[in-house]
Amino acid sequence: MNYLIGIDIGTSATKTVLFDENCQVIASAAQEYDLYQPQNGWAEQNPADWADAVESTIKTVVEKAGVAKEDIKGIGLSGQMHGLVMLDADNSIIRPSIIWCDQRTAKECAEITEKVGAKRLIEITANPALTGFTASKILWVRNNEPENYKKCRHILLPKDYIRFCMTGDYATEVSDASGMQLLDVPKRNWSKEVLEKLDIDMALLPKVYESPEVTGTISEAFAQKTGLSTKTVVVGGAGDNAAAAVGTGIVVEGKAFTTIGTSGVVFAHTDNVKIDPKGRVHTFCCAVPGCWHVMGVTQAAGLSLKWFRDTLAEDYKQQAQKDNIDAYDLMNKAVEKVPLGSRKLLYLPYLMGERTPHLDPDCRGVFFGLSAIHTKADMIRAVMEGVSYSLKDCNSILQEMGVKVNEMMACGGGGKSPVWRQMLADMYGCAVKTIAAQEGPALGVAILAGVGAGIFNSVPEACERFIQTDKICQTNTENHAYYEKGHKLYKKLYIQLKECYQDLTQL
Ligand SMILES: Nc1ncnc2c1ncn2[C@@H]1O[C@H](COP(=O)(O)OP(=O)(O)O)[C@@H](O)[C@H]1O
Ligand SMILES: O=C(CO)[C@@H](O)[C@H](O)COP(=O)(O)O
Repeated sequence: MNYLIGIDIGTSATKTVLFDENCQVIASAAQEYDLYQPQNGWAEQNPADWADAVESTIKTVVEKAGVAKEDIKGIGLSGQMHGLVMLDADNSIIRPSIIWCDQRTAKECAEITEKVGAKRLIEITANPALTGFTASKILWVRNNEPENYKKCRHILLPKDYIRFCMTGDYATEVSDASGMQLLDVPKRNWSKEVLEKLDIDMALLPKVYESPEVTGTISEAFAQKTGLSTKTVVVGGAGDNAAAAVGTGIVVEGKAFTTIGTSGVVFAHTDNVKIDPKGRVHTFCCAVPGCWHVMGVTQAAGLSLKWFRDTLAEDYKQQAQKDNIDAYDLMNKAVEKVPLGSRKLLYLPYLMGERTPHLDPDCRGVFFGLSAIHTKADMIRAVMEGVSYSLKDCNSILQEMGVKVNEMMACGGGGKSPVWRQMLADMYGCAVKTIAAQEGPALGVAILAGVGAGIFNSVPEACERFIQTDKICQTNTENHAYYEKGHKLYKKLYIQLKECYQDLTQL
């Protein structure tokens, strides 16, 4: 039997899964790490924490599975997108990674737009300049930490730094590279024009592959540390959303998914490059060679619930520990008892600014309508509803762009919650399904590894064979009508507060 490993370097944790050649889970392991917020709106992680988590979870799955290392034919890497990892001439990490949800680079976005030109930037990179993307983070380091920029010899994305640790290769692939804002997204290669206009040396960047292509093999040193074989190939892999698309079978037009991870994403596959002229959703290359996708992003989706759990729901955490269950499951149970609309309490999930639809690094979270009758359970439901309204914003833009969505899947940590999935089905006005396999991005990149290792013929063919629909939430029409009204008020709140957010930044 052949085996494959999928690794997902998420924002909350690294999840490593060993599959057999029928995509059945043989062993899995996860390791969490911290997110640092040195200032309001900043977000950083330590690449050494990712490397440590990857090393120890690989060791665990290889030991647990007890399979011969030579039978592990391929490894796929998936990870949080956009994070900036800078290495010096000795391949040492220069500074902590500035990650996807960091909002410090508004000035650098203006600089990019001015230097490349707004129209040209969208023509080449398929997106307007955004604080989340890597290019503005590179410029921020150059503008604010010139001594660090001077030392930099290699620029890598989070999962590609891990690839370097595993194989010694400097490589990336088209789906993740799309989120750097340095790639010619229609042509699927680095843009000489953008790099020259921004004065970034192309030699700093890794080689670009398609997602299922082999980029290298496991190094002797990494094999020694983990119990892997030096014959095991590592494929390009994908950014976490493109990887989740493969893992949920979203590899043909008409299919879409909503993921509730730390961020929230509504993602639809497209056979051609489709761009929102207002730049509210991202257009990136996808993991299927020759195809693209569009996706709207809610910055603080699962992050909102995690923030609430860690900051305001210590009692839930303690009770869960006592009952030996997950605190999120306890929160889900409490939410099921709260009526629709959280007893007239609304939550705006802008804890880390917002991308879709506002593209606003200054906005922040709000509870609106708070009254003395409200309980903690009401607030938790409001958080889930607020995140879902934001995902509805993302979905509405895809509809507005004429992107076909005949089937909607749910995945990510929040996708495990039946009450949250029902909320999405009620808000979207369409059925929301889950996939029998829960491994999302890890399964997606294991499939890519299977294609690279020659075990599967193509990504769509493997998805057709292995991805099966599981549970379905149908829309409740009464609930849909209520949420349509709620969504109008939700949207109005941002418009009313827009100026106040700027005042808050200035304060
Ligand atoms: N059982 C659950 N019910 C609701 N939400 C959950 C549950 N489990 C996890 N979550 C949410 O999912 C988030 C983590 O999702 P995950 O996909 O693992 O994130 P990431 O890939 O960003 O590390 C948590 O922050 C939490 O908000
Ligand atoms: O910035 C984006 C997509 O553009 C995020 O989706 C990151 O890729 C982080 O993902 P999670 O940790 O939430 O999975």
